[in-house]
Amino acid sequence: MPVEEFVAGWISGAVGLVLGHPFDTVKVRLQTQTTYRGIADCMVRIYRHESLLGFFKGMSFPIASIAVVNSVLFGVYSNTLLLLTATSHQERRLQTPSYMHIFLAGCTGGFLQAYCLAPFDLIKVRLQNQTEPRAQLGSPRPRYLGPMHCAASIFREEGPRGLFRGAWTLTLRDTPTVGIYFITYEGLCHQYTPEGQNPSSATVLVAGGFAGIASWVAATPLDVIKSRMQMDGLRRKVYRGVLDCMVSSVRQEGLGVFFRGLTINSARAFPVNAVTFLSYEYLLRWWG
Ligand SMILES: CN(C)C(=N)NCCC[C@H](N)C(=O)O
Repeated sequence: MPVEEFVAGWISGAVGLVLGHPFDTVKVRLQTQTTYRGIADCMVRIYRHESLLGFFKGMSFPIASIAVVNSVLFGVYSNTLLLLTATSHQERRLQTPSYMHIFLAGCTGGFLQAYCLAPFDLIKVRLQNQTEPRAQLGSPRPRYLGPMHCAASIFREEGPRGLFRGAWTLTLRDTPTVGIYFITYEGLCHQYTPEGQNPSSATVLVAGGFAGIASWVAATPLDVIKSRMQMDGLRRKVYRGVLDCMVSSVRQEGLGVFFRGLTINSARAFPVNAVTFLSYEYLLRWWG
């Protein structure tokens, strides 16, 4: 089993993650809190009350977990394609796999990464939603003091299953949309690259960026529900399940609720996935 794809997936994911985390914090706040009037209001209030550091809340765990999550995503994708088409990453440039095979391999990668991602994503979302400024003498103490404290508190207060709160919605979100992610990427690269050649850096950047936007546009409705399910149970349990969360969110806020955070999600998705795919392709070419 080629391991290069796993390592390339890890490094490229970390580059994208640091770049996109501030956007991600704004998105999570907009999806789960109703006090902000829009992207600009949310950014200004985070900056005023929590300083620049407020945008980076909850980043340490995703950085630590990206090694597992992104290497599973890219490693499983590439190795599933190898299984389905008997071609390596390099050979696939000469012999493009069918879109059905790319979609199936993407869905497999998305499904498996969702389970690795679930507890880390939950802790990230809980920390991003803490609006308290950094601990100062006399200021209110946030509920969670850091990622380890957050994990231990969830385990103690909500049981071991609590760490997988929202995992089912995350799987529903990621399985088809990661299929869309890879189809868009491979499709655009194929379209704009002469037969048998490697895509240019510009092509990889644009194809990666649009793959991010297309997949996140499709993922946003379930992303909102996932974030709400993850915040549920913090004080008291509000939703009886995924369907109940969807129905009560629509009843209270209208259909527009499914598009909360869409603009910021798309603005984040382009640069994050452009650099993710660029570093992924370059690392694989470098390792030959
Ligand atoms: C729509 N979804 C769930 C995806 N396209 N997932 C693939 C990885 C995305 C990248 N790490 C990012 O954070 O944008």
